[in-house]
Amino acid sequence: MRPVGSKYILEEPLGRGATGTVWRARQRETAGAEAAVPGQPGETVAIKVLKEELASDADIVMRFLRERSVLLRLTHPNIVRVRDLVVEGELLALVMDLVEGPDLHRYLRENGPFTPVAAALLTAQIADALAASHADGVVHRDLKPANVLLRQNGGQMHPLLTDFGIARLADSPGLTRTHEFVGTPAYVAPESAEGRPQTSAVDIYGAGILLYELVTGRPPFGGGSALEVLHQHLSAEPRRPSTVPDPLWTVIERCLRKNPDERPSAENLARGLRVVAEGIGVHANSAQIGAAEGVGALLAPDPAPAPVPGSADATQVLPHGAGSFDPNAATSVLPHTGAPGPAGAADPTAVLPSTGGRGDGDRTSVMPPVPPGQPGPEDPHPWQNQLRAARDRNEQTQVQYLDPGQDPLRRRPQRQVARPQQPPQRPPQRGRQGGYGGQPQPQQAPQRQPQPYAPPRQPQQPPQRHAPEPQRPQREPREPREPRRRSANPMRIPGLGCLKGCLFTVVILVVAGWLVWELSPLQDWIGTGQSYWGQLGDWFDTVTGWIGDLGGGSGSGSGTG
Ligand SMILES: Nc1ncnc2c1ncn2[C@@H]1O[C@H](COP(=O)(O)OP(=O)(O)OP(=O)(O)O)[C@@H](O)[C@H]1O
Repeated sequence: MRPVGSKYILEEPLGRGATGTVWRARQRETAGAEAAVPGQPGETVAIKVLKEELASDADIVMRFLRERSVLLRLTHPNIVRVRDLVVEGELLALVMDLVEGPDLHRYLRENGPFTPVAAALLTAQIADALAASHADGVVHRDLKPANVLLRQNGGQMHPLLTDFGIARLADSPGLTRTHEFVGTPAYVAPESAEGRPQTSAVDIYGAGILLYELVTGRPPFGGGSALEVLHQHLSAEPRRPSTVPDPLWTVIERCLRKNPDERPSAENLARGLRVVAEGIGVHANSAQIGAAEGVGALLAPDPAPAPVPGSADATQVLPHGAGSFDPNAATSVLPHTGAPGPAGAADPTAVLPSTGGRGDGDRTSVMPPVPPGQPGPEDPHPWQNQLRAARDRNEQTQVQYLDPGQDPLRRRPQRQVARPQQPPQRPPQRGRQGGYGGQPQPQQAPQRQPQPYAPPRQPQQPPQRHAPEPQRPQREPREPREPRRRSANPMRIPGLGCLKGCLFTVVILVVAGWLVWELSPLQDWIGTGQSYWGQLGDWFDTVTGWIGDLGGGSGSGSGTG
């Protein structure tokens, strides 16, 4: 048991996420006036204790404090209520209502996909929560099944969206510095993946992915690595599963449009999903079926989507919008604090501007400037850097320089004998092998002919061979070996090899014949007393006589005639 402030005691961890650990906790005493819900001693709550690297970053603590009123004020039947925020030494914690029940990710894993009707109705409630938060200028940015808690009331499941604002905290320069990426690639909208400006349409994309997952059991884009998944968000079209009814697919497809301007508003999404749920149910009448089939007409985009403050390049895109560009975008989209009144007075964000007035009323200037050297809003998004780094890596592997002396393929026994004078280092202008000796040139990657694998005799050298190395002088290029002369035919006379073979065969036959003649009773069978060579001479004469008769038949004919 660990106290959090003087008011709460952590009892047991409920789970751990990318941004912190959620605990079941108990209230010790009534929280102060700064809490949205004072609570009662003995009451059970859930407390998300943010990771230390978040809590120890002054910038993040500042954001946390700035946004506390947003988080505390977001109340909706489908949003987990944030009751209090605790900032204490190195500890940042969000005190929430405790939701008894699994999160949607766990529920899906344990129970499999939902029916299309159930999926549509559940997503409609999530869209309700989004509509409320978007109207208040708050974008969730990390919508996924793990952030939907299911409170079970009897047989009914009541979804509650949680983790509002956390993605924004985690995406702050503090974490960017540590190269840690917060978010879940499977649910990331294309514009977020590319580091383009984001609006509330990113939540609609997340809702589309979630809906797809509810009916199929898995998100539409998967892959071996986060980068692969991000690439699919950018360029692949989701495949329609055969089990998804037409009207529901229309909704999913519209939410997953690559262009955020073509996605429906959260409000229209909720309405469309309810129409679809009615029209695809077993008791649907013809009017409901017709309405569901025409759902596309209901899914109008949001004319003024809530911008995500500080999303990259906001300066470039916001002018295309309603013309309400504010260079201090990081704070300008914080909700209207409204007319100062009792609530505003107690509100720690009272020092923050109302979005309406950026003149005198703009008190963002009291916020400390971003220290030099820290990434600003114009800096590339972390994933953009990652994509670029991956591309750079590919380029390097294409132009890698390889010392010919170290090339295992070149060190095999050489069959080509016509290159004894070839210098070990080729001049740079070598046509196809342009990488040699010169600067790496991406378009001129060395191309080798396919050759059978020859195991390398030395361990492979590190790839950056073009970088100067201290051991370099020791690796003197070797003298090219004198090629082995395996042939006595330096003139390369065609057919000489064949002639040699024939002569050799004749000699073998003659010797074999002599042995048979001398050692076997062949002479007796033929009835001759001649020696082998005499007999051979006779046969030779006879054969040449026959040949003479055949070849010179005409000549002898003319002679005799
Ligand atoms: N208010 C709550 N009541 C009960 N359980 C909660 C509450 N909030 C979160 N949990 C549980 O705590 C666990 C961790 O929550 P957390 O939000 O940190 O995880 P996450 O959404 O997977 O991670 P992250 O969004 O940080 O990447 C989840 O399993 C969730 O079910």
